[in-house]
Amino acid sequence: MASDSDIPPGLGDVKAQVYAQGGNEHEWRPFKHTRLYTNAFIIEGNKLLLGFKKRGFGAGLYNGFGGKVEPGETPAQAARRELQEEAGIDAPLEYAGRLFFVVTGVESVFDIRIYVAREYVGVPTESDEMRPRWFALSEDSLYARRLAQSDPQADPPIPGQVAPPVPSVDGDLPDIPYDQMWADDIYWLPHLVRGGCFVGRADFDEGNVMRRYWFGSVPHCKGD
Ligand SMILES: COc1nc(N)nc2c1ncn2[C@H]1C[C@H](O)[C@@H](COP(=O)(O)OP(=O)(O)OP(=O)(O)O)O1
Repeated sequence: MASDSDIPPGLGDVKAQVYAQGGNEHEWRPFKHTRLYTNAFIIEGNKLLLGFKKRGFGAGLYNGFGGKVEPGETPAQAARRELQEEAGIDAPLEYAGRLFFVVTGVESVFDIRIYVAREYVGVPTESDEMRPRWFALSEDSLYARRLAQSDPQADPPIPGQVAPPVPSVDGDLPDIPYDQMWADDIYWLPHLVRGGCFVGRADFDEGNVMRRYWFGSVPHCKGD
């Protein structure tokens, strides 16, 4: 278990086992304002649903579906609303983790609650913000082995193999497009797929460049 002093500022009072950390900055950046966000992922069998962001922050990247928690909402309510608005589906979302991002040029810090569901209702439908698309959840896809060959940092250790390996997927679905996703995603998405809970922080420069990062697994998923 990481000692309290190792947990990056912003993640609160959490007990976590660090499994990846690094970067070329040695201090965490100071921050003033935080803003609460959600991000939700749908897994169906050996497929993962992502959305291609068409506008706003993160445009041009694939991500889960989510956005700001509005006044009067709990994060869980916001996550379901955003999933409806952005992908046209409803799902029994379960809390999976918390991520904290300080990004150069963005005044508020992203304090993001991550959710996952393994079933859903409706038909994933393009919205003005997101274009849904299914990706393969094979072992190679999940751990981006091909990407890792050119980027050693891209294949981080994943804590305790909490589930059997993900079997190969049939069909022609593309691999998870880590090269078109936020740079932090490869550090926690495999953990989410395997049913683990996690916390993490990354300090970014503009252009999707992580300058310092820390990710840890937590034994129990606690969120609302
Ligand atoms: C910087 O690293 C990030 N990594 C990942 N994986 N996800 C991130 C990162 N920074 C932000 N996000 C997520 C958090 C949210 O789910 C979205 C951004 O939400 P958005 O700005 O689109 O919020 P909305 O309320 O939908 O925005 P509108 O006001 O445009 O409707 O990205």
